[in-house]
Amino acid sequence: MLLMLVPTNTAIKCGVFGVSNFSKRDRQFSIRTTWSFSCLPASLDACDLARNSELQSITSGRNKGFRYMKMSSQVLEKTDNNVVIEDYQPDLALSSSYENAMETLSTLITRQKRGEPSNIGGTYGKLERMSMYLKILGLEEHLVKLKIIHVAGTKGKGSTCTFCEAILRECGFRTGLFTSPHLVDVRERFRVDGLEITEDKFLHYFWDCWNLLKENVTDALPMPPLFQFLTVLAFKIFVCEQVGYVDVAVIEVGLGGIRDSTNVIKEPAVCGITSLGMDHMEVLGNTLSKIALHKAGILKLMSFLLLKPEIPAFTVPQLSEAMDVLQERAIELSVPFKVADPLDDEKLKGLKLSLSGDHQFINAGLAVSLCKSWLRRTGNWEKIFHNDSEVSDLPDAFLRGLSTAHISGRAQIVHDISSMSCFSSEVTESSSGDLIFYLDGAHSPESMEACAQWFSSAVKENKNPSLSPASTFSFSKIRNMEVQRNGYIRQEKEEIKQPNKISKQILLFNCMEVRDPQVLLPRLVRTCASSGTHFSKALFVPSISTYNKVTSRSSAIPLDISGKDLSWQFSLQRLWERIIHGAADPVLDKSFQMDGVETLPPRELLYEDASPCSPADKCVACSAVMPSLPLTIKWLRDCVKENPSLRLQVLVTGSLHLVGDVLKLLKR
Ligand SMILES: Nc1ncnc2c1ncn2[C@@H]1O[C@H](COP(=O)(O)OP(=O)(O)OP(=O)(O)O)[C@@H](O)[C@H]1O
Ligand SMILES: [Mg+2]
Ligand SMILES: [Mg+2]
Repeated sequence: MLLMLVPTNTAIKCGVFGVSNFSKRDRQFSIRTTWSFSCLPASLDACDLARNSELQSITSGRNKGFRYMKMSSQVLEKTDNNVVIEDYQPDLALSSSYENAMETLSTLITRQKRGEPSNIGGTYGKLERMSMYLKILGLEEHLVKLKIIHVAGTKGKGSTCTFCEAILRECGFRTGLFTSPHLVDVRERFRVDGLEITEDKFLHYFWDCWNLLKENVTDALPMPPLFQFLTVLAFKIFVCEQVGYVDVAVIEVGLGGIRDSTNVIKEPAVCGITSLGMDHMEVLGNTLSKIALHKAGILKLMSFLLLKPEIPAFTVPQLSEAMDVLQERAIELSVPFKVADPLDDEKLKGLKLSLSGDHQFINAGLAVSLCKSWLRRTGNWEKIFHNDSEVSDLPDAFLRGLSTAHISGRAQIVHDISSMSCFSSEVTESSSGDLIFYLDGAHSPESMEACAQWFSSAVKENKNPSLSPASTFSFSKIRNMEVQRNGYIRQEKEEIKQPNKISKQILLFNCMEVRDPQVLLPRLVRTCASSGTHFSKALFVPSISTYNKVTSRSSAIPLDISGKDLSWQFSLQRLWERIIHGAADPVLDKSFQMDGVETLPPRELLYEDASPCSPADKCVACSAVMPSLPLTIKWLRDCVKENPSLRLQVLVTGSLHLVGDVLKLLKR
């Protein structure tokens, strides 16, 4: 066995995961503590009974400054400095029933490829079916009462939604957030009040929905495929939690807009369209204007006749081909439509956006406009901010939201410290090099550029590490004590003692076969090179997770990789070598390439040549195909253990699956 995974009992969540300050909230709002069940749809009774006892702990916890005092499998503590420490107490019965739910959920994955005609069967269209599922679950009328922010776009949806959620939570509202996809655990998609839904609540709502739908499906109305099910589940959760809780639901579109299952929302409070680009062309069309038309499908027609109020919409600066379509559609539908400027750094008053990368200023600008509009439309702006409505400064609650919002796998930095001296009592200082993962799930051409820009500037910052917030954090072997009360990780201090390391930038890449690596990889290389960042090596590795199974944090990682087809990774490698070496044929060392479970490249590959890979470096292979991800991480760790003077800065990108898998492996 080649890999040793060290189990830890304690995982750490940082405050940037978005735990808000209840005391502020309490000052602004009287929180409803009584409510009636009489208005509930039949199917909600049970879920609210389940929540009833928890409410006691939450309301009492609130007074003490804690969010969740006790949950069945975990205890979350809110500390003064916004660091949440999750003391994980495995509950075996719960985890096996959770895995069982994941198995059940996985049966909804269709084999249909995107863009192919639907093979779901039945007689209804997707949105018709969605309405029927909502009816079966008794959610239809309740959905209307959720004051929704609905966000479509090619890139930045999840980030924008996350900013919106954090801002409105900081303004004192109960929030629900539905994003996609998830990286490690499906529950990441459902956040209530900034926290992922707990396993026991998830199970409760999941089975409630599942059973009711199963009882009611027919040949004409079969069970929903995965994303449709998850969408109705999100509505179920938010509607249930609304009984006293959720004031705003922030909903990310899954794919496209007009025909997306989330477009069953008829009257959102406000709509947003993030940066548009070329992605999912097999479904949305192969021009920017066709793609824009799909996304504009979430805009809602104002109707004087039906007494429907106008629903405003915002977008970000777009290429004119996209903007023209959005604007035309908005005019046709009488939608008040505005372009939100990227957030000006100065407005942050010295704070930092919690999501890194220049592109996040675009997303943050949109989120600010969406939240202001939401507050005005719901009559809350005046209540909270009185007559300050026209001030150009951002309210403090907005600043808190923008500087604490968190979503994993987007420009996330994780210091792997499993092999580092400062976390091991018996190893002396400097006995190992540094291994730092830069994770970003970019998988479209525009996002690859955004990711490359972020990586280039992040590795430069890391050359002279100073204390950095816990948003760049380490998983392995971290104990509670290692995150100090000010939210900073001690490791960073230790690192200052070892400044003379040789930094090497490594690419760890995979992408789905539907993507075009001939576009993605050159963009990545070019953008990095233009900021002076060159990869020493590129490693191509298959992702562990697949679309065939919904996995959870505790799902087993399959280590049996024998017979894994690596032909896609070899074609990525060939492409890489062509990009790096120009027209010349690279010399690829076949000895460690083929059919090898154990055949990893020699570790010298990483540090043999001092010079970075560049066109001048003719015909020397500067890449490898790795047989599996667990082996790759072990291999990287061994490399830094062997070389105390090395700092490996590994960019993991190309696939959210890959990013999720790496996060999962590092957390173990
Ligand atoms: N405004 C933007 N412009 C370009 N790239 C962006 C922008 N915002 C985010 N990205 C890139 O897209 C990746 C995904 O970001 P995010 O999750 O916010 O977008 P998304 O639209 O929800 O993506 P997905 O299609 O995966 O659901 C980021 O990791 C980053 O590389
Ligand atoms: Mg997408
Ligand atoms: Mg997303």
